Amino acid sequence: MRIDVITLFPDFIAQCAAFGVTGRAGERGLLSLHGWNPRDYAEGNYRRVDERPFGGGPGMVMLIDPLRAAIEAARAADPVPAKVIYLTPQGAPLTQAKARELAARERVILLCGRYEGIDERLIEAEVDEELSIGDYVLSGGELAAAVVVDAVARLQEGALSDAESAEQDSFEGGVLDCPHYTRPVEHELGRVPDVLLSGNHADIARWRRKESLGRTWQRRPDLLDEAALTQADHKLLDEYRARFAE
Ligand SMILES: CN(C)c1ccccc1CNc1ccc(C(N)=O)cn1
Repeated sequence: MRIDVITLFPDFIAQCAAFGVTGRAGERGLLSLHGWNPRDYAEGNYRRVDERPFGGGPGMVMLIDPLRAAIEAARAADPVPAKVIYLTPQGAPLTQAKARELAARERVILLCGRYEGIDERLIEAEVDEELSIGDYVLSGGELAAAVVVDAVARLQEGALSDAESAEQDSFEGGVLDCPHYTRPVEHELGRVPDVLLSGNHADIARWRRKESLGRTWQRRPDLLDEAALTQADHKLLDEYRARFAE
């Protein structure tokens, strides 16, 4: 998958993706990341990328032309067509389902705003989708872009070893992840649940599913409504809830 990021701080994005799973995905050729800086396409001695807002008010607005030129340069760098996604608090929420959908695409161009945002005419002319990573305001779209890069990189085939399988992740099956334990069995902080030491894989899978369902019920009941639960799941959840009924 190829991701082009339009940003005033290309190094920022490169650094975010340079480590761990995303770094490995890059080394394995599963993901290629390219930064395009609008300032490289800004005219005049001051190479302006922003200007004061019409109608007054605080802050600055990003100019159309440097952004437009950077987007065109990104498009021209690869024959594969790409959708432009603008990271903004006004965007549709990023979910695991959305990440999976993006991860299946061959190319994506991510547009990062700074200052108070971007001239609306550029958004209307060039932006295909607007995405938000949550209901809060950041000083720029770069952190949101880095989140998207990470979420799609780990979903690339071959990015995660079996052990790290993305399947068990929270939200993957629409429910939260179960608790995890490793050595030592006995610790001053407590003991590992016996079922995990039993070697009985059916019991272990059952316990994990019950814990996932139970946690989702306790922490994110909104997710539970969405998750397609089997009869067996409902039984596990009843057992989990019974724990609190005593
Ligand atoms: C500078 N601001 C406020 C701004 C204004 C408009 C667009 C982009 C930005 C860049 N900031 C962002 C970007 C994304 C998110 C998010 N929740 O995904 C939060 N903040």
